[in-house]
Amino acid sequence: MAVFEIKHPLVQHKLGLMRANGISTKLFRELCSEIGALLTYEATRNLETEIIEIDGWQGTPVAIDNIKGKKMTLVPILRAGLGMLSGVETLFPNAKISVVGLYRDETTLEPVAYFDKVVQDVEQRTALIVDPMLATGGTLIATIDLLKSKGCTQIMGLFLVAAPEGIQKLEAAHPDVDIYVASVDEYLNEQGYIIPGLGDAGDKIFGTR
Ligand SMILES: O=P(O)(O)OC[C@H]1O[C@H](OP(=O)(O)OP(=O)(O)O)[C@H](O)[C@@H]1O
Ligand SMILES: O=c1cc[nH]c(=O)[nH]1
Ligand SMILES: [Mg+2]
Repeated sequence: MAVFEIKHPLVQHKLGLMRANGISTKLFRELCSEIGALLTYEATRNLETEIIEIDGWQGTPVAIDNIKGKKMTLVPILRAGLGMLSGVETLFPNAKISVVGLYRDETTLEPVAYFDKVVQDVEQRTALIVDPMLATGGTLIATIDLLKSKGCTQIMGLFLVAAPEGIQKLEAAHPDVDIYVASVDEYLNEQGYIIPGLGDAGDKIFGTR
């Protein structure tokens, strides 16, 4: 398993702005989406391409690069994943989307699954999981378990902030899954919040705090 912490100045600047106390819903949402797009750009830089021939503007054949082989499915984890999805979608406007819904029980911190609509041919696609927070890792591991149970074998994840504890748990459960994060933060507090983190990302994106 590889953890790619994207140190690009645009990513780091935008993430820094998201950490401010009292940030507006509008700004938090915008930044979440923008970093989602930037992480997607990094996560897809090694996609294989092949040369194909098309008719060019003069009506004569022209060779172009085309993304090869397996296609993607974007997997936003409800709710907070929707905040990043809008940015991720800008780079994959035609991607099929597999929505999964899980929330973390506030007392036990265990994930509770309540929805899934995974594309039928998921076994032929690379799944790109999208969620702003990787805390204990429980939600991510349950999502990967679900995708693998449906035959998916190629899985990557995009997160704004990850806790070392969650990364360690992921490595033990699913060492084949690479993740791209804007920051690996310091630790999880007793309530399961990432420190310094962003607070409750879902509440900030949806204005429910
Ligand atoms: O790594 P974990 O400890 O499992 O925690 C991470 C999960 O917690 C948050 O969702 P939350 O449960 O707050 O649901 P929401 O998106 O509906 O707010 C976050 O968006 C992740 O899905
Ligand atoms: O810090 C955290 C941990 C889990 N979920 C969040 O939204 N924030
Ligand atoms: Mg939440």
